[in-house]
Formats: sequence, structure tokens, C-alpha cells
Amino acid sequence: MIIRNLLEEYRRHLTRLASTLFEAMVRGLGLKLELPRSTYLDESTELVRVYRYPRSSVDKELANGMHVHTDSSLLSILNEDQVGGLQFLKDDQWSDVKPIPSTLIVNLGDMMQALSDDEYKSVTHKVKLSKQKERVSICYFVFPQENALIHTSKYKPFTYNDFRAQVQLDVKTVGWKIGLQNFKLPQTSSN
Ligand SMILES: O=C(O)CCC(=O)C(=O)O
Ligand SMILES: [Fe+2]
Repeated sequence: MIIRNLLEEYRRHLTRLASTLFEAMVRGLGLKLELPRSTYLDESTELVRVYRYPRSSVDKELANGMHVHTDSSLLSILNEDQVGGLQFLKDDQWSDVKPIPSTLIVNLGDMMQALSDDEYKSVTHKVKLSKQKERVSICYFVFPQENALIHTSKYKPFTYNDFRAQVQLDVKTVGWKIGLQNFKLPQTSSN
């Protein structure tokens, strides 16, 4: 089970990295968090996924290895090979994330967007399949404690559990994830 030990070691390094990044964002934004940091970045929730995306057999632009989405996480840290295919949406335009050797990609998830009161955005992204080469990525995700209340000015107070249950319900009833929009408080017109 060498792979298991390696993934565990990898996870521990990324916990450190994610905590450092989270701390920097909390300080940078001057966030007044009500609960300890480990409530929002809960080590026990961490996932490490290894993906193998096969070569695309269809000769079309549409060959998605991973459909359009935002991550529900607090933070996601991606480690990809040199094949490329990750794309993100900005101003209604898809852009490629060019792979850079020995470089990790940090995605902010929905929970970071909520905690930052929309100062930071959870990026919409997808993975396109290559026609030439298979792609491998190792992706780390960390989430808040399931029952910890996330309380900010732009959103109704909610827990990660509430969020996940709502996403599951939306996927079942509407057919896709609505996400943070469901928890948004009505905008006030004060200035
Ligand atoms: O494989 C990748 O680079 C991204 C995977 C991804 O977006 C996800 O698992 O949420
Ligand atoms: Fe993702």
C-alpha cells in the first residue's frame, strides 16, 4: 500500500499549505471569524482524488472530462500533469489554464466565497479532454466542519451540511447545482 502512504503524506503537506493560504486570506481581508480556523478548514474533511482522464475519442470541442462546476470546498489545490485541459470562466469567456511544471493550482471553493462575503469568487471551471494524450491530476479538497455555522453579511447563516443537502436536492429536482445563490440574502439598496 505504498500509494496509500504517499497520498497520506501528500495530504499532510497540503493541509499545511491550505492552512497557510487560508490564514493569509483571512488576514488580508480582515475577516472576523466567529469560530476557530480549524472549524472552517477541517482536516477531517479532506479529500485527495486522483483522476485519470482518457483521451477523447470524439472529434469535437464538446469532449468534457469534467463538466462545468464550482467546487463546494473551502479550498481545492490541483496538481496536474503537462497535458492541459483545465479551463475557467471569466467575463463569460473560457480560458485555458496553461500547465506550468512543478506548480500547483489553487481554486477557491464556494465556502471561501461565502466566508469572504463575496470578496473572493469560487471559480467556474471544467476539464476538456485531449485528443492526443490522457491526463492525470491529483486534487486536494478541504471543507468546513459539517455543522459549523457560516455567518456572514451576504448569506443566510448556514452549515456545510445545509449546503450539501441543498445541492443534492437541486441536482435531483432542477437537474444541476444552484449553489450559493440559494443562500444569498436579498440585496438591500442602502449605500
Ligand atoms: O482534474 C482537475 O484538474 C480538476 C478536477 C475538478 O475540477 C474537481 O474535481 O472538482
Ligand atoms: Fe472542480
